[in-house]
Parts: sequence; C-alpha cells; structure tokens
Amino acid sequence: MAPKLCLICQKERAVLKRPKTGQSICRSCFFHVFETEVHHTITSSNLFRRGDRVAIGASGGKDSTVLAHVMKTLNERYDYGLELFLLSIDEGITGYRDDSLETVKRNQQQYQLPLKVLGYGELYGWTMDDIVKSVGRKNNCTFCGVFRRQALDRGAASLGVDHIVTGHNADDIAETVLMNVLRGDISRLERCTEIVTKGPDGGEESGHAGGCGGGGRSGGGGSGIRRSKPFKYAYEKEIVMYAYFKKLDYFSTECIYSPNAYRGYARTFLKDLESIRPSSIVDIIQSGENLVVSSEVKRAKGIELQNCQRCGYISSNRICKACVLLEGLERGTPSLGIGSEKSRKVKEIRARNAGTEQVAADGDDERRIPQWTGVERSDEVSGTRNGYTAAASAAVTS
Ligand SMILES: Nc1ncnc2c1ncn2[C@@H]1O[C@H](COP(=O)(O)OP(=O)(O)OP(=O)(O)O)[C@@H](O)[C@H]1O
Repeated sequence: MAPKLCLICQKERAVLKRPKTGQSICRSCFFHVFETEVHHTITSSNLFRRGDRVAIGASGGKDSTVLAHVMKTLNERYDYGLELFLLSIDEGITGYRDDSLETVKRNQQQYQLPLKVLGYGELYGWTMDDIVKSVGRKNNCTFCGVFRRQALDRGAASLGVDHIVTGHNADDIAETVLMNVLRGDISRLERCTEIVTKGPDGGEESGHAGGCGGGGRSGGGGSGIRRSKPFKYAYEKEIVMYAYFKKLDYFSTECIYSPNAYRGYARTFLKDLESIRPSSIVDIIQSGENLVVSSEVKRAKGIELQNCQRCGYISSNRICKACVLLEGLERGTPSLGIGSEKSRKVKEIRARNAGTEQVAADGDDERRIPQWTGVERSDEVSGTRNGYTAAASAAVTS
C-alpha cells in the first residue's frame, strides 16, 4: 500500500496526526503550521513591540524549552527585533529544580541567550524544601505558585525587561477555566483567558499548571511588567510532538512535591473531553474569553485593586498573598495564608482566641517584613522605601 501523503504539501509522507485538527501531515509541515500559529497568536494580539526586552520563563520543562526555541526562531524569521533572555527561578527543590536548571543551562548554550537564575532562598529566606518541612505537602503548591509569580517579576525587573513570556499552553488555560468554574472564582474566571496580563494575580493560575493548584484569591503580583502566553492556543500534545521531532533538550520529571489533586481532576476531565472531541480545549478557552463579569457583580464581590500595605505590590486585598504566606511561615502558622481573605480572618481570630497566636506588639514586627522587599527596620520606621510606611506597618500589625 502506498504511504499516506501529507495533507498539506501532498508530497512528503505523513508521519503524524495533528492532535488539534486530526490532519495527517509530514514533519516539516507540522513544524511550519505549529510555528506559524504561534506567530499568528503573537501578531494578532500585538504581544511585542520592536526593541522590547523579553524574558522567557525557563523551567527546563517541555513547554518553556519549546517556547525558547520557537521565540528565537520567530524572532529571527520575522525580524521581531526582540532582545531575548532566559529567566529561571530556583524554588529550592532538591532533586527536581536543581536538575532541571542544569537543562536550562544547556539551553542557554544551545540557544545562545543570556540566563538569569534567582532563588526563593535569596528572595524570601525560605526554599520550597524549607516550606515543605514546615507546612507539609498538602498546600505547598500555593506557596510555590504565589512566590514564583513575584520572583519572576523581580527577576525581570533586575534584567530590565519589559515583558515575561511563559510556556502556559491551551490545555493549561482550559484547565484553569474549568477550575475557576468549579471554585466559583469569578474574578479569576474572567481574567484567566487573557493572553497578556499586568497586575495582581495576572489572571494566570498561579502554581504549576502541570499539577499544582497554587494561588488564592488575593494578589501577590503586579509589578507593571507585562506577562504573556504565546502558547495560549498551542495544544500540549503538539508541544510534546514538536520537542520530540526537533529533538530538543528538556527535563521531563514531575515536581517531587506531589501535584495538587484538584487540578489533577480538572486535567483528567479535560483529557477525557479531548479524546472525544479535540476541539473541547479551544472551545473551553473561547467560552472563558466570552465571559464578562458585570461591574455590579465585581463590586458586590469586592474585587478592587490596591497596593499591598506591606510591600507595595498591587493586590486585590489589603495585604498581598505573598506577604500573607510569608507571615504565616514566619509566625509558625503556615496555614494562615491558605484560602481566601475571609477564611484567613477566621483562622486568625480562632488562633488568637485559642491563645496560640500572639499578634506582635509594637517593636516586635521586624520579622513581618518580607526579606525580598529590601526594607530594613530602620527604613520601615522612617517609612522611606518601597512605599512601606510606618503608618501602614502599624495598620497591618494592629
Ligand atoms: N522555575 C521556573 N522558572 C522560570 N519559569 C518558570 C518556572 N516554573 C514555571 N515557569 C514558567 O511557567 C510556565 C508554566 O509552568 P508549569 O510548571 O506550570 O507548567 P509546565 O507545563 O510544567 O511547564 P514547563 O514544561 O515549561 O516546565 C513554564 O512554561 C515556564 O514558562
């Protein structure tokens, strides 16, 4: 029997069936359509301007490795005029991130891009290994997701970049839509399909899309640096195929700190839907894109942006999520930051009533200042740095 020809070029032998469309095509047509679709996503959303300095969030995994490869290819092919960097966050997970960072270092050589690595240890004084020792495995993804988001912002600021791109793909975004529906998280539901975000929470699901839930309702981000997802419409299966056929060097081990079960259910559900109807993934994204939350509902839900009273970052709550989580860790009550602002208040009151929590009195609040703010006690008292005023500090600790 004659080999099946590629449906696109009608010349080469078809070697794969595109998961997104079901078309049988050859390898070079696959590369071409995959790259062209990403180019279309970039140009139709006006993601970049000529001369932009763009950091690629590089974890060493398949998505960000393919993203680095494709961004470099498209930047050269279409002369976007971007200055590209690799930016890696070392969460401090022994046996996982240290190995994947080795992959990123090889990628740096392979793609000849400058690399910046920044660690949770230096930013927060806590590595994920420390956090897991303190909080256990159950909610560690929340810490990791919230801290990573800020860490990427801080790394980008130190590189002087305008824009961060991440490897979040169509499956990740569809999963996030489903999760936000299941949690009734209106504010995130409206924003989670945005291709570019700037400000608190970003609309992106914090935490590992590929497993961890992360993130709560509150902020913890928002430095003014644009953040986008050029793979918004790229199917995960196609990213894996691309990496496989291009023989890209990537790290494929899952995070050792067990993936979040809830996202796992959404993921399994989505994969089931995809097997019945491959367009389910983009259909869910489109449903999310077309959803508009009325301003009345937003007002009723109290979704308003403000600056965190501790670190000055934009947040949808008085204190951003990262500061709340750090406070919990430093006070030895790590569960404090888990869940919504409302549940946090309930926990705080319970802890106080039980006498297990001593809200620090004046003069004992030095430990509350997140290390990464760079605010020293003397600065805080004089209220000169990071918009972190003594008055704000008093309000926070009172
Ligand atoms: N430690 C990190 N340093 C820099 N960027 C990261 C890091 N972790 C995640 N990212 C960025 O966030 C994106 C989503 O990460 P996540 O871990 O949720 O998904 P993933 O599917 O495992 O991605 P990847 O295959 O790239 O690791 C990544 O593609 C990458 O761009």
